[in-house]
Amino acid sequence: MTTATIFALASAAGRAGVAVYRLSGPGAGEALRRLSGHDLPPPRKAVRVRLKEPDGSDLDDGLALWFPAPHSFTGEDVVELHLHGGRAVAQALAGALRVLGLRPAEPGEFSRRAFLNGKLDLTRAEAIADLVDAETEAQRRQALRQMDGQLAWLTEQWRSRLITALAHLEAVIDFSDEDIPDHLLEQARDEVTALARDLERHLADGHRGERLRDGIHMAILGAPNAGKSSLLNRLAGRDAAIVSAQAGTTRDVIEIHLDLKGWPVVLADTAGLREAACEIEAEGVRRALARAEAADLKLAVFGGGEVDAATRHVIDGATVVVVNKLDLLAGPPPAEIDGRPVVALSARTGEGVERLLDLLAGEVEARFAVGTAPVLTRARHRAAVEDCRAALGRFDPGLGPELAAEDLRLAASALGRITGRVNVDEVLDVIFHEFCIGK
Ligand SMILES: Nc1nc2c(ncn2[C@@H]2O[C@H](COP(=O)(O)OP(=O)(O)OP(=O)(O)O)[C@@H](O)[C@H]2O)c(=O)[nH]1
Ligand SMILES: [K+]
Ligand SMILES: [Mg+2]
Repeated sequence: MTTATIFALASAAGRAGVAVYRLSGPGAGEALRRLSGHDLPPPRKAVRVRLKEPDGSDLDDGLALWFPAPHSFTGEDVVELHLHGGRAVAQALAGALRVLGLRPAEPGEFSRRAFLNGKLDLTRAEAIADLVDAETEAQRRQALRQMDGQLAWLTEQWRSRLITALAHLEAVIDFSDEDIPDHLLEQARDEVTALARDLERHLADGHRGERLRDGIHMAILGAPNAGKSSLLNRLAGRDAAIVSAQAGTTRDVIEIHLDLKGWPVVLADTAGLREAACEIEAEGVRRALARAEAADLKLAVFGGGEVDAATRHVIDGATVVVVNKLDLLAGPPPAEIDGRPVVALSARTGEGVERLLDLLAGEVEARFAVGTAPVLTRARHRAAVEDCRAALGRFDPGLGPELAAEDLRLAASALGRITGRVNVDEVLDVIFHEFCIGK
């Protein structure tokens, strides 16, 4: 049993008006008594405290809250300290807590304890991490839905349907020597078919949940000097990529994160597409094409009046066509290229860029704001649902009710991994280590 009492800064590090520290474990109450020189305050009430170092010298003045187990975030005794935010205070407090036998928390250790103490299922623990990391509206809303239990609820629903089917099968197994009641087998079969169809529907969500969590990938493609890097910088609002009049400036893929009207986007600038002049540039072009392949949306950029074959080649249904250098065009820009409407703009002056943003947001909405909100937000969830579906695919009562029951048990256990209901030691490390310290 782990009984270490841990502590961490729960708010962001650095200078701040207030910093929140969290202590959790059996020694949390005693640590507060020792630091404050007073008895524990009433539960869940903020009280003013003057904290002292173990040698009696002043440490800081602040607020303390006492959350006795099990009514705390971790389910253990928890103390929250609101002190002045600064490095010296943080160091003094850490020093004092170490002397009192506490140790700094590892990344995600508070949430891990909360999970182990039954305060959170895994999907809700993940949702907390996602909410903290959320950079856009769409990510925030998705994390909140998961925190409210959308995925946990659905998973439990599926599991209980499986358990029902399993009960029908087990009834058949009990009957084995007598007349096999066909209707029970039929019922189990129907339940499994309906459930498999439901899983299928959620698996066919276009990976929207994962995409929203990680960012929707867009790649800028075009001939050298079309102004791809200039456009990336314009959209980023900073000089993220080198721009020059020399063709073949960009070689590596350069990524920026963008909040596109509430949607999280990872936008990639790439090397200009052409017959490469050297090995390095050839590698750049290879990477550009790989990015094009993997992107959710592509921006095909043409510089001025030139419509080159290599760029035309990447245009498909998931491409927004851009004619750049509008400020240099003598005549009107083409209305369309290869059947796709054209957004004409100038990365230099900014003209037309707002229209491009509107169009991109529209494309994202058409792809991501469709149907019901996705519930699978991580590859881990998808893998578990796929395993469940595979087990259901093997399900065949014709091969005997015992084998069929085993497939249902495997299917239920795959689902149990999502919320952490089933033994999941090996996944815990992976999940909680991506958390930051203090969560
Ligand atoms: N007049 C004008 N010049 C532009 C515009 N956009 C880019 N340029 C110029 O075009 C040249 C090439 O721009 P880059 O952004 O480096 O082009 P690129 O497509 O990234 O080029 P590579 O990385 O070499 O493939 C630079 O001299 C830019 O200043 C524009 O809208 N108007
Ligand atoms: K260039
Ligand atoms: Mg470039």
